[in-house]
Amino acid sequence: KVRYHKWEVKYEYKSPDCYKRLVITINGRSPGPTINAQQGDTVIVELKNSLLTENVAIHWHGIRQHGTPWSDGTEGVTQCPIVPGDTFVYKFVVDRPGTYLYHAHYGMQRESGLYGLIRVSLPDGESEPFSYDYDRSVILTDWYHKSTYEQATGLASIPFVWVGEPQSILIQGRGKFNCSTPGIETSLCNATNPECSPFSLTVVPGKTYRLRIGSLTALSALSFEIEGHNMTVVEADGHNVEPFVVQNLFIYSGETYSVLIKADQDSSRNYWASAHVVSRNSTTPNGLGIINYYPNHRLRSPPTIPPIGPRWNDVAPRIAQSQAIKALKGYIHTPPERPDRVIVMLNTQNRIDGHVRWSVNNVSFGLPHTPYLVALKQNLLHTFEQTPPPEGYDATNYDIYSVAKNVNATTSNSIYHLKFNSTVDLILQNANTMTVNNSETHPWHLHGHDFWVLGYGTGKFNISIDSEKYNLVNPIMKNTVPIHPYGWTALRFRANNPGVWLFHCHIESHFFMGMGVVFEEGMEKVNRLPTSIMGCGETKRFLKP
Ligand SMILES: O=C1O[C@H]([C@@H](O)CO)C(O)=C1O
Repeated sequence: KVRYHKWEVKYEYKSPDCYKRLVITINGRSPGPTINAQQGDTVIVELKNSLLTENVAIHWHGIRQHGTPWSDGTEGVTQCPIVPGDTFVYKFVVDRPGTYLYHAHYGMQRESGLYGLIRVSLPDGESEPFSYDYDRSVILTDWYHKSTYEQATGLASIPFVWVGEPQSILIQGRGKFNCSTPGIETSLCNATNPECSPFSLTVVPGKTYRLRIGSLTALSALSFEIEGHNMTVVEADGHNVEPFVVQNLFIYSGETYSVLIKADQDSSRNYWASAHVVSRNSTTPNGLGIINYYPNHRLRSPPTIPPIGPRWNDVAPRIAQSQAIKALKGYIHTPPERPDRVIVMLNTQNRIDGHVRWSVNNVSFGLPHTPYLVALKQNLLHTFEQTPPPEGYDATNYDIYSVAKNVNATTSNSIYHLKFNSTVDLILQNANTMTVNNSETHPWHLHGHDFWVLGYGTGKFNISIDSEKYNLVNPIMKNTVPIHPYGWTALRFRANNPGVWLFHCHIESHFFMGMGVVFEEGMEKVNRLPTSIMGCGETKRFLKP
């Protein structure tokens, strides 16, 4: 079946957290419409850019784009930006059931509200390995009052201006900023605006709900919980999980989970749903929603104080939850036993030519003006740097626990060429930032593939010791995974998808500051490129005059 969508993307004044600012909408909505499809369907999205003065591109997060690398929606990698007034058609097959996302992939545009959910159901006659009565979903985001332009300009400036902590956490596009905050223009903030009434999920007592939770925060790692209710985790990034029960779910930007919740508590009242920032000493108040027990009023406040959430700097429970996620028996894809290549990626914050940047092995990434997909297909190799990026860093002499000078750090747009069908291990190694005693959490997202998560550890990765402890029995496959402070995360994937694929920190400002790399594989197998992805940089020459 073909699932056809016609979208118009534009700016509108909205008040998602009661404070009025410009929001990017799809057909008038933010979050945008949910794409519902069945495994094997073709999704077509005809996207009109009505942003007036801003380009756009949309990435289908978690969709592998087998045979359609030009539909990945990554500006600078797989396509030219869609200019104002233009219409671009995305067309791709959703080949697996599960919960996925979509969002802008141009500049830092995602955090202006251009995002939504993709829900892929099983083919007729097949059923999930878990049961529930109703299927619901929420997307968690964080929300700034400043425009992405102001933020991007600050990040690129000397002196550096950091974006700071977000003003609000939104649950399904709804939050509540305190309008009596000193200095807030009262005409811009209206606490009774219905646009910022809280998200409310109505449940029927006794029923079980599958709640699909996606995070597309710009910065924040979150802990999500529902007062008085346990959650059983059953799906992660489109893969069935060996079920485990949590009171709070840690979720990083770019991840999706399905949890089962039974409405088995006192039904005379409502309950809080709360999203709380962890891993940063944040000033952002918890995002609150309501779990509404039918037939109470959907917006009736629960009689209790909302849960405060776990301590922001308590890393151990976050690592424990990462390690608890295993593939469900009967749904295990066993990874190849050995890699053909191991790339170790040291994550650092550096100063380069006076700018604060993020780097992998002392190389900070910047997008080229000619998308790699076109450049590689048409042999325009002068459009990006050809010296290959490093395979690792000097682990014996690098202290990940101290502020390093990293005097050799540079910017580059060179890429990794992977042998088609080879098995590649990626070891993400965290380190200290430029602040003493500080190491951050980074969610890394791979386009075009799922990877096996082989293990997490604290400290400096040691290949001979740590690789012996990899989980090769039932590792979960994911497309987004955190590295914890001062820790490492080991991933394995098959380079079996012809095209060019970004691998990057899903924190909007960190990718903007260079935290990413690009992989190429099997370019010779890529079919003729649609000219609709061209028009910028040196791709112009392939368009008829
Ligand atoms: O990239 C970042 O910059 C700031 C800080 O390190 C410097 O202001 C921060 O918290 C980041 O995550």
